[in-house]
Amino acid sequence: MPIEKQTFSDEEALNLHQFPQPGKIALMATKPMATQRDLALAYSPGVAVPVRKIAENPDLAYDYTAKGNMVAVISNGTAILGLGNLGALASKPVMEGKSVLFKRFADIDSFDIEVTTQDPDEFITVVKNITPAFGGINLEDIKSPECFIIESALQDMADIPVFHDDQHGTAIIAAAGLINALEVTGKRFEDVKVVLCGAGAAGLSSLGLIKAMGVKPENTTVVDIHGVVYKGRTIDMDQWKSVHATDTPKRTLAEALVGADVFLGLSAKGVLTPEMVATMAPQPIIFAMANPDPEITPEDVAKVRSDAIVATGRSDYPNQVNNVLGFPYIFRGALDVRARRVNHEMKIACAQALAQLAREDVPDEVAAAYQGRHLKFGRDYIIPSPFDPRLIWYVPPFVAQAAMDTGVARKPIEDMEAYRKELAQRLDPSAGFLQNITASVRSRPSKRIVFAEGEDIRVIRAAHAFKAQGLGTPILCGRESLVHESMRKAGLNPAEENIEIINARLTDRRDAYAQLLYSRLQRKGYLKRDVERLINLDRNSFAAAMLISGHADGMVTGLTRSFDQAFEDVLRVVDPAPGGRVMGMSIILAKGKTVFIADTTVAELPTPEELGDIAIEAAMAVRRMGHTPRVAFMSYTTFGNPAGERGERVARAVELLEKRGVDFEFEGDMPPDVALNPDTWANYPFQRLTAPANVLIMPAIQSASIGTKLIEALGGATVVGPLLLGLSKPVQICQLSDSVSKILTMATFAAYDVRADIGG
Ligand SMILES: NC(=O)C1=CN([C@@H]2O[C@H](COP(=O)(O)OP(=O)(O)OC[C@H]3O[C@@H](n4cnc5c(N)ncnc54)[C@H](OP(=O)(O)O)[C@@H]3O)[C@@H](O)[C@H]2O)C=CC1
Ligand SMILES: CC(=O)C(=O)O
Ligand SMILES: [Mg+2]
Repeated sequence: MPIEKQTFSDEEALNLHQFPQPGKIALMATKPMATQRDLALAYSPGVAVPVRKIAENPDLAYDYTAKGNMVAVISNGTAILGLGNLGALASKPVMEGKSVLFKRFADIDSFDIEVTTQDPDEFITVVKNITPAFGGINLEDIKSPECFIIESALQDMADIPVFHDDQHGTAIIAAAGLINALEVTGKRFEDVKVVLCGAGAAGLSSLGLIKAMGVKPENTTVVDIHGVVYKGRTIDMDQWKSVHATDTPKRTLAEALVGADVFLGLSAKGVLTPEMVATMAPQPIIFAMANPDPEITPEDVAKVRSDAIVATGRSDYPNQVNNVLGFPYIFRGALDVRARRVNHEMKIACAQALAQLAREDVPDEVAAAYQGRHLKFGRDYIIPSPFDPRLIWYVPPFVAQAAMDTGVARKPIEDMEAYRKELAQRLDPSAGFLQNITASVRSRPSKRIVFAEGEDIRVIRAAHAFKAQGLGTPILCGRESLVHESMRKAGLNPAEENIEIINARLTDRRDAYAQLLYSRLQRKGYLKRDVERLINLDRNSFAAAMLISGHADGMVTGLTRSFDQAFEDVLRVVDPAPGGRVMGMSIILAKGKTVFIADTTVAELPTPEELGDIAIEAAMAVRRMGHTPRVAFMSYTTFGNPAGERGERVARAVELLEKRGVDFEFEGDMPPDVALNPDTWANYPFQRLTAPANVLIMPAIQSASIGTKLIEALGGATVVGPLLLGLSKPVQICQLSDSVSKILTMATFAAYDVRADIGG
């Protein structure tokens, strides 16, 4: 049942948080501050103009500042996930994470604010006084019962939404999941017996919402750390728990669960046992939502029940009931109508929208969000995946409409259809690029990828992740004892890894590989003993021999030897694809754009004819990756101006390509600013690109490599590759300093095989 088990070590989690710069967020300016005039307008004296306007009319802050799209994620760290009260500072990684999720899933800008007080009044004072800066306040990981007091006091004072995510975000998603779980099992809100475990922020709010949706109070039992919350109990009671106390002789979770239809877990790891699950009603619904570890794992439920619907808060099991599905879209809808608060109707609208989306057909183009699985509404799919790209345009309109209908919207949306379209365009399409490639590989995880440098720790980690993520079968080349030693250093247990290790000196395939190589190289100055030495001693030759013998489907190398050396080793063994152009292509993912650059690795100074070959090979790969290629031949000149030998070379490449009758758009000679910016095209009415170019063919390796590395070094863009294209078998060569995740990406591309559908 698991779709992607946890595949990282503690060290990897720390590395992600530490490198390349500490933390997960940074600020991006939306206005240039490049000239004296910019400074005068944006800062003193220009800034005085909006200051006066806002002083006269506070609503204008939405027009002249970032307020309207800015949410504060605020915590005091008293209930960090299910980890308990670890203090304000320790909560910062979670709060930064929530801020990133706001941006990633709903294009909402967000700051995290950690407040070091556990006194509700003091906390309220701090937050109350900073609300003017924001369009909404997301309170997070504040323990109950203080969170109830804090939220309601702040909402009374503020004229923007104050939303305690752990209460309402969770309640909304749990309700959405429950709507669908009931549908699948043919049960009804009015009839089901519900046991809530965890009488805290998330639990009590979730129970409140599902009661409002029809669950009968007498059919509910609340259990906290002391057992059942029954009428008359005196230990650790408060007004929020008392509301849900029931008249019952039951005192323990085990007693409460006998015959129950629904278990809502918002408490702590491992609280629910298989024995208890065994006593639940037929078709039990188990939402084990504690983070990071659920009350029970789906595997443990499966041991005792085959008729259960199980959801957890985690992304590595089906049915992730996690508030990440809610807060981005609730706030998106609320901000877009400048709502004064998030009310009950908006929450129900959000829950219903989510439930409804899960029942809709999952179109093929969305399947990537589901790791290529074609999901259908049912037991293992009661709630959309957080990566479902439809969420951004599907859910917020329901929230916004509910805000408008209930009179809390300051600025109603006039054209809902136009709003939906605007939402659909809001997200960075490049964010899904790598995910789509990964999903495609995972949907057919049959490829065996040989890692030539199997003794290297980074390689071992990447191979481990490749296997654990269900991307295919890794094979490590190396001496078993050294591979095992590196595995142990990487915190992995060799006995459990179950990864094939192949030692060139010991394998009985040695002679066959040597013979194969000899037949290729005997007329290129190699003696039999030379190729035997290559097979014995050179990992790249050995791994490449595996590849061409059909003992592997793809190869990854480059971590211990320079690119040129590794490339030479590989070329000795692997042929170019028939008609293929062996070259490097880098992929730049930046600010909503995906741009492919070639040739970044092989041809020093391509001839005009070769530039055409590079364009054809690149266009083919780009198409295979799901993009329509629009090729621009790069030059410092623009259509012959200024005249010069280098520019003419590029113009000649365009001329020659015209004669080859290719089926993609191309144009040149032009510099990148012209290729990427249609505003410049007015001066060149004859130019033929129909939209900004996405494939840039560089005139020489110098400009290709320098340009790509400059973009990477400046930051703000993700650079993938360079990918090696044009070989008859997929080989990817990493850079010496590549990180584990980069190696994993290269292995994924080796398995994806950019030429797969093209042949060769
Ligand atoms: N999946 C999701 O989207 C979300 C999941 N959660 C998870 O829900 C849990 C609670 O979070 P939250 O409500 O914010 O925190 P709170 O601190 O407000 O509530 C936690 C509650 O769980 C109770 N509890 C702890 N251990 C046990 C136990 N062994 N048996 C029964 N009850 C227990 C606590 O009791 P006491 O106070 O007496 O210790 C408290 O009432 C966390 O694990 C959190 O990660 C929260 C929000 C969203
Ligand atoms: C998901 C979340 O907000 C929590 O576990 O606290
Ligand atoms: Mg939380």
